[in-house]
Amino acid sequence: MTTLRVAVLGAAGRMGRTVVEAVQDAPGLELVAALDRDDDVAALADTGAQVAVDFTVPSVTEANVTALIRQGIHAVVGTTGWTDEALDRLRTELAAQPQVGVLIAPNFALGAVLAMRFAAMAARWFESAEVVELHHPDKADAPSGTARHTAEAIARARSQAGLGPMPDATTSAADGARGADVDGVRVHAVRLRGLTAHEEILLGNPGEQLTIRHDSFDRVSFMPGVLHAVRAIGDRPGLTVGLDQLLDLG
Ligand SMILES: NC(=O)c1ccc[n+]([C@@H]2O[C@H](COP(=O)([O-])OP(=O)(O)OC[C@H]3O[C@@H](n4cnc5c(N)ncnc54)[C@H](O)[C@@H]3O)[C@@H](O)[C@H]2O)c1
Ligand SMILES: O=C(O)C1=N[C@H](C(=O)O)CCC1
Repeated sequence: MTTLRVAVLGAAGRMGRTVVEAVQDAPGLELVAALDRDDDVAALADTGAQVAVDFTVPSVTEANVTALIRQGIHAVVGTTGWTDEALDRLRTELAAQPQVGVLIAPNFALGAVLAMRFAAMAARWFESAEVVELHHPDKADAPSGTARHTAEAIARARSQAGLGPMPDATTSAADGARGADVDGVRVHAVRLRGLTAHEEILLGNPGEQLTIRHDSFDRVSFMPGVLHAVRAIGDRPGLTVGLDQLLDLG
C-alpha cells in the first residue's frame, strides 16, 4: 500500500489536534507537517505533503487554500465562513492547477451530512422550516456553517418545488428574536457551555411536526469523514463543496 503524506493546518486548535491524532493512527497516512499560526504555508511543499487538512479560522482559510493550490497540494477544508465570492476565487485558482482537488465541507460528521440531506428531501413537503444550531461558546462564527448550508439547501428545495415564503405573522420583534434570515429560512444560534456541535431542523405542517436532529458529542465524530475525504480528494480535481458529494448518496 502506498502512503499518503498529509499536513494539518490549525494543528494546535480543537479540531486540528484531533485530526493530527487521527492521521497518525490511520493506516496508509503519514503526518508530515503540523502547522499553526506563524508557520509558513507557502513552504509546505518542502515537506512532501500531498494533501493538507485546514481547520483554522475564517479570516485565514482562503489564503491558506490558495497557497496550497499554487503548490499543487490537495486540500480538505473544514473551516467555515466561505462566501460565494471566495469560492469563485478558488475556482479561478484551480483553473491554473487543474490536477488539484479541494473539498470544502461545513460538517464532516456523517450524521450531520445525512441530516442536511434529509432536510433537503423533506423541505418541499412542509409549509414551515426553521433551523436551530447549538454549539460550544468558544465558537467564533454564527450561525454555523452547517446551519447556513442546511438553510440554503432547504431554500433551494422550496424554490424548485414552487413554494413561496413561509407563514409568519410577526410584525414586531426584538433584535434577533426571529434569528438570521438565510435565503428566507430562519436560523437560530445557541451558544452554551457543555455543548459541542448540534443541529435541529424543524419542519411544520398543519397538525404535524418533523424534527431532524443531529448531535456531535465529541470531535472524534468528524474524523471518519475527514479521513475519507483525505483519501478521496486526489481523485477529484476541482472544487467540491459538501462531504455528501463524496459519499455516493444518490
Ligand atoms: N467541517 C467540520 O466538520 C467542522 C467541525 C468543527 C469545526 N469546524 C470549523 O473549523 C474551524 C476551526 O475550529 P476549532 O474549533 O478547531 O477552532 P480553534 O480556534 O480551536 O482552532 C483554530 C486554530 O487555527 C490556528 N490558526 C490561526 N491562524 C492560522 C494560520 N494563519 N495558519 C494556521 N493556523 C492558524 C489557531 O492558532 C488555532 O490553533 C472553525 O471554522 C469551525 O467552525 C468545522
Ligand atoms: O465547533 C465548531 O465550530 C463547528 N463548526 C462547524 C460549523 O460551523 O458548522 C461544524 C460543527 C462544529
